[in-house]
This record gives sequence, structure tokens and C-alpha cells, in this order.
Amino acid sequence: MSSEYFKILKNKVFDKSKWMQLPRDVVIGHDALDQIPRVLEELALGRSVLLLSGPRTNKAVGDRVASLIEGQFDLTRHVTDAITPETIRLVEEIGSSADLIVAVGGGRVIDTAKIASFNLDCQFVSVPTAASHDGIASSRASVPTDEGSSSLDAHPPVAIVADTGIIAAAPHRLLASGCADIISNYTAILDWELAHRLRGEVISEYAIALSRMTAEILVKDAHLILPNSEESAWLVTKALVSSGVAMSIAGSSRPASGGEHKFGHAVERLMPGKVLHGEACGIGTIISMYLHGGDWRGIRTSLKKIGAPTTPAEVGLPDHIAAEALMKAKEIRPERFTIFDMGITEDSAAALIRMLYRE
Ligand SMILES: NC(=O)C1=CN([C@@H]2O[C@H](COP(=O)(O)OP(=O)(O)OC[C@H]3O[C@@H](n4cnc5c(N)ncnc54)[C@H](O)[C@@H]3O)[C@@H](O)[C@H]2O)C=CC1
Ligand SMILES: O=C(CO)COP(=O)(O)O
Ligand SMILES: [Zn+2]
Repeated sequence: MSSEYFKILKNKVFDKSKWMQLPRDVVIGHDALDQIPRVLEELALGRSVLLLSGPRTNKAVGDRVASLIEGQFDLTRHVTDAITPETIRLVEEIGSSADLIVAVGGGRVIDTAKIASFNLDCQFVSVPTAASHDGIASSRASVPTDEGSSSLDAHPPVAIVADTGIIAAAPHRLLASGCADIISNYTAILDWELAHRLRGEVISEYAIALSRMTAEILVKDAHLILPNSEESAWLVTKALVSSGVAMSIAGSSRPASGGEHKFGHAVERLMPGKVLHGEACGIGTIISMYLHGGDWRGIRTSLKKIGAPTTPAEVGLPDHIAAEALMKAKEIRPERFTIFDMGITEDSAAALIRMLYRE
């Protein structure tokens, strides 16, 4: 073989190389919180820890984590709520000398830690207090912007510690929202495949297979997803981690976020804080699946079984706002082509909302 051949081969290998980051330790289960000191010791990333919590869970969970690691680690604490450039910058300031960030809370707290630790070049540990979103394990971070929402490059948590007792004690609405976030994988995949066929967008079959399988297992087990059950919390958290890994494999949120997510982001922009992320995406999944010609009634049945909302009215969203969100969806991340880019008009948006959610 000539050296020229190896040069070509090397370049080919280089062109095809892919950098995929995944969590190292994943602990999900009863009293998993007690494992935090051991997880931190084994990671051996340093002694200075910034403990970031959300306001609702700071007392119940943040204090418990603090008492478990105080004495062994130098602890700084901070409570954060909103996710804005200012709140992220503040966390970066407070954590500038931390070796590690431990994030205890919902999706916004975890995404804040994800971005701050990425910018500070340190690691973070994800301690979800609710199974409400699939950002628990993903390498992406979602932030609201003037245009609606951005999905930023970040890194996955180095470890995840998900205590099923804490997650099961959270309001069922949060768990159902996490399920809806996973059910939305079905249409996210259809949108990605559509963009591949129509625009030549590169897809990852591995990411698609994992994302679809995650949604299928969740739907198959929908009858087991009940309020205040640790087994349910365990099932859903595993699915959320799996969906997050699909995003890390893809190197984008594409396998878990399509038009239904753009609709969800538009809803959040039009009525901030009114609807949970997964709830809005689940409602959007029904419309998207209808437009894709798929089994939209099946999606609705699965959402209902789990206890997730299936109509705008159920979450206090007026029909005209839902129709506006459908129109606005295509303005959010216009580079992400979805079924909602294929000619929705004001009239058709209003008609779709009337028809699909009144049946
Ligand atoms: N980075 C990624 O890959 C992904 C990011 N996301 C992002 O995550 C966010 C959505 O996450 P959510 O957790 O739904 O929103 P969130 O962080 O706003 O939490 C929802 C509410 O639940 C409360 N909460 C959390 N744990 C609780 C508990 N145990 N008991 C009572 N209340 C509790 C929070 O304080 C908050 O009021 C959005 O910003 C979304 O864009 C969502 C999916 C994927
Ligand atoms: O929410 C996500 C997957 O569930 C991904 O977030 P984005 O919609 O911000 O890309
Ligand atoms: Zn989502």
C-alpha cells in the first residue's frame, strides 16, 4: 500500500470522526440521593462544589444534598429560577472557582448548570427533582431568546443522580409533562426524516432508532405510569435519560425536537410560564402527527392515559393563541425544517386547532 493511500484513508477517517460525550455515572433509584457523596468522591474532580437549586426544591432537596456533602467538600450555594443571560452569568461568577457544579431542580436549573459549567470548563452533576423533561442527560441546552428559543452546544452531565422517591413525590403534572416530551419524539423524528428527504439534511439512524425506541417503550408501558409511584418515576426517568443520549449521539436536539417543539417554544413566548414545556410539546405533537398523516388519535390516547393535557383549553391556552403559536412555529429556528414549514396559513392554523381539539 502506498503512503498516499494512508493519507487518503487518514483524511477520510478524520472527516468521518465524531465527538460524542455521554454521562459517566447514572444512578436512578430509591434513596439515590444518598449516593451523591460516593459519586462525587469517585469522580475525583476536586473539592470545591457549587450547589445550584431551584426555589421550590431548595429546602426539601437542596438542603438534603448540602447536608450529605458538607464537611467533605467546600460548598457554595445558589438558588436560581429563570434562565436568562443574566442569571447564567451570575451563576458563572459565583461558580468561577468551583471544581464542579451540582444542579438540583427542574429543566431550567439543569440547563443553567449545563451552560455555566461548559463556559467555566468544569463538569456538572444532574440531580433532577422531577421527571419533566429530557434535558436531564442531554448535551444540549435550551434557552429562551428574543426569537423564541435556541438550542446551544454544551456538554452532558458527568453524572446523573435521580432519586425516584423525590421524583415520585413531585406533582404528577410534572411526570406527565416528561412523558409528553418523550412522546413528541415520534414527530420530531418524522420532521427530521422529512428534512432529510426534502433538504438533504444529515440524519443519524442510531439517534433515530434510540429516540423512537424510547417513545415506543414509554407508550407500551403507559398503563404503568401512575401518580406518586416510584416505579413510574423510575420508568420515566430511564426514558428521559435514553432520549437525552439520543440527542448526544445526534449532536443536536433533532431526534427529540421538531415542529411540535417549535410550537411549544412559541407557546412559551406568547404566554410565558403558563404551560409546562412537555405539555405544550405534547399538544403540538397531535397537530404535527395529523399533518404527517400518522396516527394522531393514538398520540392523543397515549397522552390521555398518562394524564398529560391534549387540548389547549386544558392548560388555559385560548384557541387563538394556539393558532398563533402554530403560525409562529416556523419563525423559531427557521433553519430547522419541519412539517409546519409546509404552508400553514392563518385560516388553516385556526381550522386545525378547531378540528383537532374539538373532536
Ligand atoms: N437541554 C435539553 O435537552 C432540554 C431542555 N429542556 C428545557 O427544560 C425546561 C423545562 O423543564 P421543566 O422541568 O419542565 O421546567 P422548570 O425547570 O421550569 O420546572 C417546572 C416547575 O417545576 C418545579 N419543580 C421542579 N421539581 C419539583 C418538585 N420536586 N416538586 C415541586 N415542584 C418542582 C420548578 O420549580 C418549576 O416551577 C425548559 O426550559 C426546556 O426548554 C427541555 C427538554 C430538553
Ligand atoms: O426540548 C428538547 C427535547 O425534548 C430539546 O430542546 P430544543 O427544542 O430547545 O432543541
Ligand atoms: Zn423537549
